[in-house]
Amino acid sequence: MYKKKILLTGSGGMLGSRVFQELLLNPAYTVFTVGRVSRGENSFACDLSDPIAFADVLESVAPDIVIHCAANVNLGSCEREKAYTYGLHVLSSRLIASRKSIQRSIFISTDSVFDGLEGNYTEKSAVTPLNYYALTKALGEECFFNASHAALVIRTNIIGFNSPLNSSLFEWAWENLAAGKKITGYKNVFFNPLYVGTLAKIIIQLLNSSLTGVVHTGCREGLSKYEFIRKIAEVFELPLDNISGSELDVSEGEIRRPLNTILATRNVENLLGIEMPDITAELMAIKRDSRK
Ligand SMILES: NC(=O)C1=CN([C@@H]2O[C@H](COP(=O)(O)OP(=O)(O)OC[C@H]3O[C@@H](n4cnc5c(N)ncnc54)[C@H](OP(=O)(O)O)[C@@H]3O)[C@@H](O)[C@H]2O)C=CC1
Ligand SMILES: Cc1cn([C@H]2C[C@H](O)[C@@H](COP(=O)(O)OP(=O)(O)O[C@H]3O[C@@H](C)C(=O)[C@@H](O)[C@H]3O)O2)c(=O)[nH]c1=O
Repeated sequence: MYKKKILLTGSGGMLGSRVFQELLLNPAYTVFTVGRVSRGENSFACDLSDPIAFADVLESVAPDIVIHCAANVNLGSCEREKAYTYGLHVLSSRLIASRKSIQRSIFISTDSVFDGLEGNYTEKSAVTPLNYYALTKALGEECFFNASHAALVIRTNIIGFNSPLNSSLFEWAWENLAAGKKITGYKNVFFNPLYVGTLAKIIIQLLNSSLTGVVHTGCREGLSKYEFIRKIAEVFELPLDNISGSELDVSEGEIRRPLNTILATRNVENLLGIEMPDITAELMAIKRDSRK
């Protein structure tokens, strides 16, 4: 039986590593990965910001399916290293989207493509990126909207352990609270993140669907980042007293950030016949999986 070849980018990352685990469970696929370093068999070392090098990898693997998780998630670095970030988010996407032999692709995008003035964004809402990370992710999306094959863009916000630099919001809050340090949580920034373990399973379901275009994912309820940090403390039994409320001042700092990026998830729920989990369930799943 012919096994479909899947190429996964970002397989060493917080989300990609979970998608990789899910793909390995499926005997119908031969899984190839690409990252800045090779991770063994069927794994290619390539800087995806270099289109010539990435084109070579696509030629060698000749994938039937591509799941594109790789990104530069350090917003400051995106502002400072624009050419690199453009190559990584846009040129790599253009190569995947224009490759005729690919049958199906998924691009992981972000809730940050919106300006955060309204919240509750649907798939029909217009994108209005505020910073270079968000702009290049939105341009990456465009490539997939114009793809020559069945492409799907998944917008999301994610939480979990094991981001390469241990710098995700969840890890930052958890580590500080576990070390007994005081932190402030933004009361004016709202989102509805999903645990990467949950999203990885949803990605596989969407991969096997015929859906194209764009779909939003997220936990059931939106909450402020202050409320989110308090939920971490509750679930992981860490001191609540070390958390105080603050306001993100959008007029300060080199990077403009959106305030309310809550994504409406009705479409994905209807399509897959599921109800998105609430944030407590997601944090409990992180806690459970981190003990394994
Ligand atoms: N983290 C977040 O808060 C959010 C993330 N997203 C999106 O989710 C996706 C996954 O993010 P997340 O898992 O957190 O990211 P991570 O930083 O954890 O992982 C990103 C991966 O991308 C790969 N990568 C980075 N730069 C390059 C490069 N130049 N060439 C090749 N590979 C590269 C890295 O692989 P290697 O180390 O092997 O080079 C790394 O494993 C991204 O598309 C991101 O935009 C969306 C919303 C929120
Ligand atoms: C939320 C928050 C952050 N911080 C500090 C610490 C934290 O590491 C830093 C950045 O916060 P955040 O991670 O929430 O912000 P940010 O880097 O804007 O996160 C973004 O990341 C990219 C990759 C995405 O795709 C977006 O959707 C979005 O989640 O600000 C606080 O001090 N208090 C807070 O309440």
